Parts: sequence; C-alpha cells; structure tokens
Amino acid sequence: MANNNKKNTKQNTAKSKTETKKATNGNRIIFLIATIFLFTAIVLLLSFISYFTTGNYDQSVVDLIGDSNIKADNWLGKLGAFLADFFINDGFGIASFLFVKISLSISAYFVFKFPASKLRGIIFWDLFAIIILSVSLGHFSKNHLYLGGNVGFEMNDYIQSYLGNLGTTLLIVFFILFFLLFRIKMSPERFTNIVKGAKSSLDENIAKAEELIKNNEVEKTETTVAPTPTQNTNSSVNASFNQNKSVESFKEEESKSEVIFNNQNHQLTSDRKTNQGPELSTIHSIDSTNSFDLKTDTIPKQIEIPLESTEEFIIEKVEEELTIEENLANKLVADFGEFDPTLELSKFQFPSPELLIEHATKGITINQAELEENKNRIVETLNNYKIGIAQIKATVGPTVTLYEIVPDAGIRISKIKSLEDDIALSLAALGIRIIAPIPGKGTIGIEVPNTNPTTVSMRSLISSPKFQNAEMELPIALGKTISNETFVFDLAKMPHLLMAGATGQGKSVGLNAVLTSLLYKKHPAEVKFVLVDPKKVELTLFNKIERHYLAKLPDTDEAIITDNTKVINTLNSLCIEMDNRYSLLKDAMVRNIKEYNEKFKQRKLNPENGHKFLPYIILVVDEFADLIMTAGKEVETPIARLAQLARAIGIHLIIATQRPSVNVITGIIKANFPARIAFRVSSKIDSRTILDGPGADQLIGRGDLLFTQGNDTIRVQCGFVDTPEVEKITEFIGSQKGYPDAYLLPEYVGEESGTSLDIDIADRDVMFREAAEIIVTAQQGSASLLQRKLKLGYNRAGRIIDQLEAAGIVGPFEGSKARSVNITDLASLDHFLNNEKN
Ligand SMILES: Nc1ncnc2c1ncn2[C@@H]1O[C@H](COP(=O)(O)OP(=O)(O)OP(=O)(O)O)[C@@H](O)[C@H]1O
Repeated sequence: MANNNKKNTKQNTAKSKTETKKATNGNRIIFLIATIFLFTAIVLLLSFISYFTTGNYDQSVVDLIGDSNIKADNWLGKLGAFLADFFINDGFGIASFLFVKISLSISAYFVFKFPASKLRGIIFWDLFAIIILSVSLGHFSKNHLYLGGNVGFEMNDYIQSYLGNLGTTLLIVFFILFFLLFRIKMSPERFTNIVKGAKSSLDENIAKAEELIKNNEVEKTETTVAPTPTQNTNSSVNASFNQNKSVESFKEEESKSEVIFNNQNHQLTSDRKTNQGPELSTIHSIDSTNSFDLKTDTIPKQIEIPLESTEEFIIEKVEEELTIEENLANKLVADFGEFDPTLELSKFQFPSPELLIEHATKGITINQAELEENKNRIVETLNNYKIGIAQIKATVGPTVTLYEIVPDAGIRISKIKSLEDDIALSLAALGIRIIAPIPGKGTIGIEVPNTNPTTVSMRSLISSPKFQNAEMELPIALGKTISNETFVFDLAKMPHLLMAGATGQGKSVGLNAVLTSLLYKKHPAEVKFVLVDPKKVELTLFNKIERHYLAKLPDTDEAIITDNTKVINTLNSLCIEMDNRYSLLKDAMVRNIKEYNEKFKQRKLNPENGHKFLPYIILVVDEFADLIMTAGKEVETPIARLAQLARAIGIHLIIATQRPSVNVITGIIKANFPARIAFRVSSKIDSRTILDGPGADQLIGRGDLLFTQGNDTIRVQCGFVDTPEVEKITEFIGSQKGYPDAYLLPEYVGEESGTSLDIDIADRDVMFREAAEIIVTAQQGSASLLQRKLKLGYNRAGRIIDQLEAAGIVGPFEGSKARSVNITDLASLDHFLNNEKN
C-alpha cells in the first residue's frame, strides 16, 4: 500500500515536472517570437529612419546586393538599404512606418497576451491606413515618390484612369472619413469636446502656474523639475489613492490597466500609456480627470492612465431613456406623421353650402305696425288687470317676437302667469307663450308669433360663422333662436337626443337638419349613422351615402332599417359594439372615445392588438313609438343600455316620436335623454311628457321647437331643409369614392335564428293553424305578415313562426329575406296537419 502511494507520488511529481517543463518551453518559445517581432520592428524602424539620409546613395547598392565589395550607407547596411527600398521606395512610402507598429503590436500581443481579436483589429486598421496614406500621398504629392511609394503612385494612377482627378480626391476623402469615423471614432461632439478639453486644461494650467508663481513655495520648485516616470505616476496615484498603495502594486495595476483600457475601447493609443515624464500640466490633467470620474473611482486602473491635456477625452451626454411604447410611438409619428383616419378617402370633398337653397331671400322683416299693435294690446290687457308696466322691449325672431316686460314694482309674477290665457285671448293669436320670469334676466317674456314668419334656411345655418368655426365633436346647427342667432350644439355633449312632436310639425325636417349638419362637418371616417325608418320614406335618400356614412349589420342588403324586427338585432349588435369599444378603451387606459382616438392618432395604440380608429356612431330612430308598440321590451332594454352607457364610447342616440305618451317615453328613457327637442304637440300632457313642463302645446308648428337640456328651455326655429336639397347633398357625397362597404357592426345571433326548435304539438299557439294558412296563402314566411293579419304583437308572431319552422312548414331564418314556405297550397297544408295528428 505504502509502496503504491510512493509510486503514485513519484508518478505525479514526474508528470507535474514534465508539465512545468512543457509550460516553461512554451513560454520560452512565446518570448522568442515576441523578441523576433520586437527586433523586426527595431530593424525596420532604424532602416527606415536611415533611409531618409542615406537612401539616395544606397539606390545603386540595392541592385547589386549580392556584391560583397559594395558597402551601403544605411545604418543597418545592405539589409537596411534593401528593406528601406523595398518598403518605402517600391512599397508604400512613409506609411511603411506603420509596419513597425504592426510588428511591435504582435510582439506586445505575445508578451501581454491580449485578445487575438484585438490584434486582428490593429493589423486590419494599420494595413487600411497604410494603403489610404500611401494612395493619398501618391495623389497629393506626385513629386516626392518616397512619400507615397511606388504602390501608392501606381494605385493612384490606376484609380485616376477610372475616376479622374476629382473622383480620386473624393474617394480618398471618403476613405479618410471612413477611417476617422470607425477607427478613431471621431464625431462632431468628440471634436468639440477635444477642443473644449484642451482649452479648459490650458486655462487650468495657466491659473495653477500663476498661483504657484505667486506663492513662490517649495512645491513650485518640485513640480517644475521633471521627475522620473515612476515618481511622476506615483505622485499622481498617491493623490488619487490616499497614499495607500505601494509603487509595486501600482505598477502591476498599471500594466493591467493598459490592456483593460484598450478592451473597453477607450480612445487611448499605446504610446500614451508609456510613462513619459509628465510635466506640471500632466499632473493637473490627472487630477481633473479623477475628480470628474468620481463614480468610476472604484476601478483604480482608470485613474492610472496619465492623460495629457491634448488627449481626446470624450464626455458623452447620456440622454433620458424613454419608455419603449412612447419611444416607438414617437418614432412612428416622426417617420410617418400622426395617423390620419381620413387617409383612405383623402380626396373626399365636403358638400358646399351652394347645394342648399336660400329659402328666405331677405332676412327677418320687421313689421313696425304689427309690433306697435301687439305692444298696445299687451299693455292694455295687463292694465285691465291692474298690472302696470315700467318698460317693454321687443325682440323680433324668425317666427315669433319676444316682448320683454318689466312690471311696476310690487307686482307679483304669479299674477301675470295666471293671466296667460287672457293675454292670449286679447292678442287673438295662437302660440303665445309666457315666460315668467325669463331666467337670468328678471323680466317677463311674452312670445307672440309673427304674422309672416320667416323660413330659416339650412344654408344660412351651415354658412354661419358660429357653425363653421364650431370646435365641437359633433356640431349640429339646429336653427335660429328668438334673437335670430344660429343655435349650434354639440351632440357628443347631450349625449342623446329625444325628439317629439305631433305629426306634420317638423320632426322629419328636424332630423334632416341634424343629419345635414353632420354631413357638412364630419368626414366619413369620423361618423357613421345607423338609420331606422319604419315609415320607409323619410330617410331613404340617405341610402346613397351607404358606403360613406352608414353602418349596418353584416349580411344585410339595405343599410337603412325599415323592418322593425331587424331593429332588435341592430340594437343588440350596437350593444356588442359598445362592449367591444369599452374593452378597447380599457386596454388603452383612456376614459372616452376622444382620448382614445387621440392616442390612436399619435400611434400609441397598436392596430395589431385590435386597436382601430373609432368613428362616432349615431343611431337615428324616426318612429320610436311604432317600435315600442311592436317590439316592446326587446327594444327598450338595449336602447336603455345604450343610452346609459354609450356616451363615453361615441354611440349617440337620436330618437323621434309622434306619440310622446308615457308608455313610449318611459321613465328609464327619459332619465337618459336629458336633451330633448319638442315640436308642437297637441296637449299639455304630451308637453309635460317631453319637457317635464308646458310650452310645447303652445308652439306654432312648422319647425317651431323648444330645446331643453336640463333646466333652460330655448325656443328655436328649426332650419328648413327640403327633400330635393337632401337629395343633392347625398348625391354629391354618393358620387364620390366611398369605402367598399358600409361600416359593419358586430354580428348578433338573435333568438330568431335559433333553428333547433322542438316544439310539442300540444304547446302550439291557438292561432297556429290560422297562421299557417296565412303563410301558405301568401307564400311568405314573415312574422310581420302575421302581426298585420292576425293583429298580434311581435313576440307572439315570432313565436308562431318558430313553431311553424319546427313543424317544417316554413324554412329557417334567412337574414333580410322572408323565410321560404315548404307547403305550396292550403290542401297540402290540410293534409300535412292531419297526418301530424295521426
Ligand atoms: N323648419 C321648418 N321651416 C318651415 N317649414 C317647415 C319646417 N319644418 C317643417 N316644415 C313644414 O312642415 C311640413 C311637415 O314637416 P315634417 O314632414 O318634418 O313633419 P313630421 O313631424 O315629420 O310629420 P310626420 O310625423 O307626419 O312625418 C313640411 O313639409 C314643411 O312644409
């Protein structure tokens, strides 16, 4: 055992001895190679330097190099003469000195063992510099061949034959620039930094020197004497290391620092690392460097490098980091500009006001006699009731004139208010409205219709500065107020609109005025309409702008909805759109559509994550009462949902109805429609339903309306836009390039499309047979047919259709088309139903 151990130890010792021997041999070889390269460098350097004094004489020697009798003047004899001639004369001119540097670098590589990649870099850039230098010297100094050498001269000649003199100059300049940028890493900032650095260092030196002279101290004498390299470095290091490092340890670090500094790609060349005796200026610059580089003080090697005042010391300004998203968004905006939603229809032209007709050629006509007469009557009537008037003022509007009365002191307003009917009677005029008091004025207003009302043409509203300059999301020019001012409001702020009025009082014209206003102000990319028109004739003209401004359900032919059954699907689809939009807003961390679109335009939202520019959607229902009668809750629920929630995501509702009864305008709808427009209604009760107060029953019709948005009620004469005018506008827009299709709303799979019905015969509606007969006779499977013929509600008719489908009498739901009928005549139906029973 002991023997074995001894044997092993012997073997190990022998092994380690051989390894040490090998390592020592390897080191020797490396040292030898390093020395060879060092000597090569020295030989080259001496022969090159000597060439400049002896070169001329040695010209002939080079050719007769084999002749031992001939001696060369070069310091290194014939070898020197040959090398110098080969490199400088025949080769690259003075650029050949860089071969010395290459040789030295290789030698240093073996001694200091820095990475091979670094050596490759040095050799590559030095060879690059040799070629550029020799070619440029050959180009710029043709008389002194030794500057560029033969190679430089020939290469220059060759390039010139292709590029000419100027071309060659440019090429050389380009390569020099290339070298400066990529090797020296020269940049405009660096250049200024060098200049600044040099200047500040110079200033510092001068200041210090002046101080020293002044003080005339021993220090001065010490510093002016150039110390030895080690001493110098020591003194500087002592300053920066609190004198706790020995000279040896510093030396060690110094040698390391040379390599590391290079690795870090600092711009210090090797010759800077040599410890030339620094003078006063050097010491100062070291100090200043240390104090500047405080954060990197933990790495002492950085401090050790003696910097001369002329050194390139780069101070890079670190820019504030931006967040990635913003960075990218800013870059995208810088590259492509803000997102423009109108780009797809960039050539879209807005209709011009000329398409509209000026209905009233002159403005309001003031009938002095009429005004005088009305005033007298008012004063007389009030006097009859012992109400004295201190002042009376008339404001003439397009359809009514407002008489503002300031009653005598001590008269109770309620007294005047109670005389409303009497005053109306004595004035013998329809549509008198008493406003007591006028909010914010403290006067009493009596509105008396003009005998000759002026039509407010839509054209005057559209071309009014108030509308044209309106900075609103959805500006609407509704009409003119009593003081003849254009009345413009922002639908986005309302946020929904309820319109009511008896038949023939101007609702449809009002709707057209609203739609026209938006067509004049909003690009097709910004707003979309969903039009519901059960009367089928009021909004048909807007069909022409389907591909520009309308939105519809997928797989439907007509964008304008005339069938009440489809309204339910559309409303539910709008609810889905609303939910989708809310999740987009949530993703984008914004609160409303305006902020969302703003963010999208600034390219801060990625379309790849489902984000898109969201147009406003305006749902217009022309005959809401009809809808409620036929569909009831099924319509009311989504309408209420939309009304409650849709404001933030840009879905706005405009609902018009003839019958403003409470079962149509229910509490939930009223609560969500603070903005209301009341045309003339037939009773005070209707007026209360719409406005929560009287007034609408006293209007004179033909577009005379009351607008309320909470507290204030404003009387407005609605702008008149005739059917031919709407036709012209829609034609103008429709004739322009549009989108490939209408704006598609999300698909809604309604109950009606549920086909897998398995209804028991016993559960069938009592009117099932009757309904089947109607359907077979008409050969048309539609619920509305049953509603009409059997006077059923929509829900019951729908249920019967489902039962007919389950029985196999009608086919499945087919979108906008009526269902197919599978039984051709009544006899077959009879047969079919009898068979079923058996
Ligand atoms: N702003 C207006 N200025 C002048 N005349 C108007 C105005 N609005 C409506 N009229 C007149 O009243 C008529 C009826 O208007 P409109 O068709 O808008 O009524 P409506 O309330 O929609 O009726 P219905 O409910 O039966 O459709 C128009 O043909 C027009 O002559």
